[in-house]
Amino acid sequence: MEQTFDVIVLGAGPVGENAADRASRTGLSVAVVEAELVGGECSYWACIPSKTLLRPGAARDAAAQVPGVADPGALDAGAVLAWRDEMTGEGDDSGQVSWLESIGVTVVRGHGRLVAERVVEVTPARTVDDDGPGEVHRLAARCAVVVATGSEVTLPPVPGLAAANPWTSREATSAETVPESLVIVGGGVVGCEMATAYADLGAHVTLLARSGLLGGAEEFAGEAVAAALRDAGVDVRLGADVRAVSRPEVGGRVSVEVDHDGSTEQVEAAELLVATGRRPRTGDVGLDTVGLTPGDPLTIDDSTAVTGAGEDPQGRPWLYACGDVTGRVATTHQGKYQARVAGDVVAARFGPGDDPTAQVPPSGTWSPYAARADHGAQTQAVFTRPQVAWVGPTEREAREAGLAVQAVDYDLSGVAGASVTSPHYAGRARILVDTGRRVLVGATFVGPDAGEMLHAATIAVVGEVPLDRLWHAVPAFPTVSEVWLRFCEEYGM
Ligand SMILES: Cc1cc2nc3c(=O)[nH]c(=O)nc-3n(C[C@H](O)[C@H](O)[C@H](O)COP(=O)(O)OP(=O)(O)OC[C@H]3O[C@@H](n4cnc5c(N)ncnc54)[C@H](O)[C@@H]3O)c2cc1C
Ligand SMILES: NC(=O)c1ccc[n+]([C@@H]2O[C@H](COP(=O)([O-])OP(=O)(O)OC[C@H]3O[C@@H](n4cnc5c(N)ncnc54)[C@H](O)[C@@H]3O)[C@@H](O)[C@H]2O)c1
Repeated sequence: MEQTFDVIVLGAGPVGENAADRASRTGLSVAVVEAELVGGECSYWACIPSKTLLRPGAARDAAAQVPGVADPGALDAGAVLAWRDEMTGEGDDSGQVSWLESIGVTVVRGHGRLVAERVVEVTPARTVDDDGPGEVHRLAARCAVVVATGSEVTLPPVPGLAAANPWTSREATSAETVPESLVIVGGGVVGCEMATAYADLGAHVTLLARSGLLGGAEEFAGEAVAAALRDAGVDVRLGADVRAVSRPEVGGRVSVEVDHDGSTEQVEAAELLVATGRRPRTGDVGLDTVGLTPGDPLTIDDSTAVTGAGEDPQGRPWLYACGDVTGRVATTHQGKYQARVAGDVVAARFGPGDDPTAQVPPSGTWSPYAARADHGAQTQAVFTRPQVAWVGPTEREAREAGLAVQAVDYDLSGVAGASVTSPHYAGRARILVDTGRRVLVGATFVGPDAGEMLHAATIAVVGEVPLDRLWHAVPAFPTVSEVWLRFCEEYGM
């Protein structure tokens, strides 16, 4: 069977869904191909379940820190897991499929691979009732293909690790019971969030990190998270080098050999989670058939066109990519931003509107056709306790990029809003000021609900708001946002 659409999107994660939506808005016909669940990793095994697992512990701690509130006690793990299941719809993606269909996007189930320029073959996913693989569909795109196939977990080549059948983030976010003990390898975002969640749920957690925690953030953020995890009973071992793993019995206890503090130790636990990063999922999407290298990230320009994939006779690129598959920042919100750009670019370049500004390479401009915020205004919120949230580069990254910056730090417990939140409030924030232009280029917040404080900073960075104007943005009393006034004062205003 062969069908033709104007646009084919490979992958219906949060990013592919958004690209399909935007591309269809000027009347182009769009099909989206999905191998597993519409909604992708984020909805079923990443953002939504992990944040649901983290929320009860955060709520309990917040209550416990306010005088006069009765001790909320330990979490009811069963109820937490049940809420997580409710939030992920227990793997039922019919709501997301209905939404796509309601906006006129065709959903094709199966694994899609490019077999030539603008041609995709879809191998249907097998179900329990299948006798074998079903009929392969051939889809042709009149205009463009958008690849949004996300990323997949990587396992480091540690002897015995793969054979020990460890958890990855999928198992950690979908577990039906809480193991008595959990050893986590990797001190990045997944490792720190899952250490927090499983300690909340009552597991004895050991976190093995080869350097500090949260390497992508300012150093003081990782230090605050390490201290808080230790206070919560997590055995945090920094500078730990995992040498070997063994699990003699299937489903039995796991033993991790680790070099730490100059000696070799064995860490034993009921379960092992590997959280050592992800790679773009491009190994099996037919990149070789269009002159690209399978396994590599899809390098894009700021219009999200894939570099090296070629153009049509009118000079319009035909292949686009967005989300984790590009190897840029791997977060849902930044991927969806790229998806809005990709969809709008495709709609403008191929749709009836024919907006000429979409044809111009929009490098360096704040245009709807350029993912400009990927450079210097990318955001991330980590839902540990304390939360860590940042926009733009760290101080070190800014200096390495040749920017003349001044870091302005403030202890968040010093503002009145912190004292009325809790007598135990602890947090720290930093802004980075480009001293030449007197504008903000980055900010980091560490503290309770830091993620909710981030967007003011993001607006200041993207808007390139001069500090002299920021001085007139008066934060309400008594909120923690009064730190903005303190930043200005500390800078000498
Ligand atoms: C544990 C965890 C927690 C996270 N928490 C957060 C968070 O709180 N906030 C945040 O912003 N980010 C978070 N992230 C990151 C976030 O999940 C990803 O950035 C996001 O899912 C990327 O979206 P995507 O659409 O690019 O990829 P995915 O969500 O991976 O979706 C890709 C889709 O493509 C499909 N697909 C792949 N190959 C093919 C093919 N050949 N044919 C057809 N379909 C295919 C897949 O089945 C999948 O549905 C988290 C990640 C993890 C692992
Ligand atoms: N709240 C959020 O936005 C959120 C939450 C979870 C995940 N994510 C995204 O998911 C992606 C994957 O997260 P992740 O934590 O798996 O990756 P990561 O890149 O954040 O962290 C991986 C960590 O593992 C360490 N590591 C790598 N190899 C190792 C080895 N052999 N032994 C020991 N440690 C090793 C690295 O040094 C790093 O600290 C990230 O890009 C992140 O942006 C986002």
